[in-house]
Amino acid sequence: MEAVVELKGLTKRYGELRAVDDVSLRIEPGEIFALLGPNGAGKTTMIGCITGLITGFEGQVKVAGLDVVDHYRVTRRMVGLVPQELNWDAFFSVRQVLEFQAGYFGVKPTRAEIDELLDQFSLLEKADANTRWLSGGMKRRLMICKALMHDPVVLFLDEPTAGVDVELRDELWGYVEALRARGTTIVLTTHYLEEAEKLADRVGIINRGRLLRVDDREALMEEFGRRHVEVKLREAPTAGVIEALGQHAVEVEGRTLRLNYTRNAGEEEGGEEVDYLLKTLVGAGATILSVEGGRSSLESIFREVLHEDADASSKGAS
Ligand SMILES: Nc1ncnc2c1ncn2[C@@H]1O[C@H](COP(=O)(O)OP(=O)(O)OP(=O)(O)O)[C@@H](O)[C@H]1O
Repeated sequence: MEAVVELKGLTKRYGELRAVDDVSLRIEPGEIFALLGPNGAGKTTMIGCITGLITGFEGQVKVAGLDVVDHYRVTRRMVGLVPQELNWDAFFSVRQVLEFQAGYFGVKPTRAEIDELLDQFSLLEKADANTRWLSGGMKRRLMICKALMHDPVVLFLDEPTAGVDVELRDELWGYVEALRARGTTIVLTTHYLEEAEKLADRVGIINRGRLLRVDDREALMEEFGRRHVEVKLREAPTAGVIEALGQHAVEVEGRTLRLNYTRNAGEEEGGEEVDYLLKTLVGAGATILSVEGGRSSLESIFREVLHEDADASSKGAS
């Protein structure tokens, strides 16, 4: 099947900086692809090269099989972009914003078609309201409607939930899932592993312009589904306690024990291992002062991926 987006050796330089560095990637029809990377990784630049906002790159970018440089007008119409910042004039009504956008792409939706789109995003009753009076969530939904006006084959969402509260984030995730159900191919950029975990079929990890990994979400989550639990005791554990913990990889530092474990596929938490640790400690008569748990942060995942990358390149060089 033809890829919706295909990058071959995409490189974008700003002076000495390679904001995107030799990236090759295929986005398949109907998938949600998350581009995961820290600030300045090159996500927005990469999207800009695909959506026609950024030119002067090396390598090849195709949308639906067409080169975005040679077929600029056609490919620009096939992509929709929801940028990070609000992008309309605050004096217009919701309907006017959409009509202007349609005009920009030379499409002439009927009033009923605009109403239908607004209805899908629960904005119909605000159709004639000034955009200034929309809530934050409504504004973000209007941005998505705007990007959908010309019926793109692929929709790019640049950090759709940056800086929004948990409730609004969940709401936006719901809309993204609804779009996928309609069959829209979606590429989203995010800092948050959780967002990629929740929404994406596949995840690409980008850092310093380089695409370090591309994996199915499940494979990535399995590999990085690491958790830890830290137990603080009143007294340092005795040799007997440490022996009882046996095979379990428990790190002991003074009165603190740390167990690193991998979340099993399909399980929410560690289950057995944490249970075993705590029961063993209690069984050995240790007094537990506190128990804290967490999972590998995105930062630690990046460190790990970067480490692997550095190891691989040093081996390649030797
Ligand atoms: N027009 C420009 N001129 C010079 N450097 C730029 C320009 N645009 C981006 N950069 C640099 O390119 C790198 C990648 O930036 P980009 O905005 O693509 O990252 P990002 O992953 O989208 O980051 P964020 O998550 O913060 O939005 C950064 O170092 C940035 O400073």
